[in-house]
Amino acid sequence: MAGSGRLALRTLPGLGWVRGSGPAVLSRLRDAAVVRPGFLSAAEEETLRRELEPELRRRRYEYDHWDAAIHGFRETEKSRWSEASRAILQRVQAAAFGPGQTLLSPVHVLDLEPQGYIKPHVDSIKFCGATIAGLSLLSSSVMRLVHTQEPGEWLELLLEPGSLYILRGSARYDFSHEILRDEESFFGERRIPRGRRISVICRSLPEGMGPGEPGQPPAAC
Ligand SMILES: O=C(O)CCC(=O)C(=O)O
Ligand SMILES: [Fe+2]
Ligand SMILES: [Mn+2]
Repeated sequence: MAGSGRLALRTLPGLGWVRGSGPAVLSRLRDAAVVRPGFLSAAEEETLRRELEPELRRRRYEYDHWDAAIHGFRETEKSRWSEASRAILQRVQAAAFGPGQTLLSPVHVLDLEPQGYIKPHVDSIKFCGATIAGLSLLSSSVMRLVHTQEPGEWLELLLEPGSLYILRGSARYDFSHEILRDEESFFGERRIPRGRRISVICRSLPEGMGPGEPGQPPAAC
């Protein structure tokens, strides 16, 4: 699947590397699976990393259950941010979410060790709405999307440090997403070695579920 490498294209200057199983899926998900390389300046990346590091370091990496989606990770749900980080998160909100979308608060921070990876899954539709937006820090990785009904339909996103990815609509609901483990971490022919990766993930609330309304979701999806 991943090795068939038929298409690799950077759709427009400033847009990220996306590969797909064919031109139809690439064009259909053009606005639904988006990568913005260099979304963060080096200084912004450093701001986030320095703020997150002490909180993450207090936790242990989890390997746990055979059926868990994420392996070799530690995570936190963070609601208190420095002013500099809040400004970054506001840029994410403006870039990825519509004015009518309420964000799930707190923000999910995930730290994958170099051997850590995320198995294919679809985020819970009960607790998370139509849009997922993630910043990547430290290490590049490959995110693969596979159609849940048509496994021959897939897309791969190259997530470089400082990039922002956005999954919305069909890319979020009809495709699973995963982060490839180091041994499988290729973008076409190109080897993408996996180091430690930190992601900062913002999600919208399911439609009709405002903060403070009954049935408020748990912090994590
Ligand atoms: O690390 C990421 O960017 C994605 C994490 C993820 O898929 C999840 O927590 O559901
Ligand atoms: Fe997810
Ligand atoms: Mn999750």
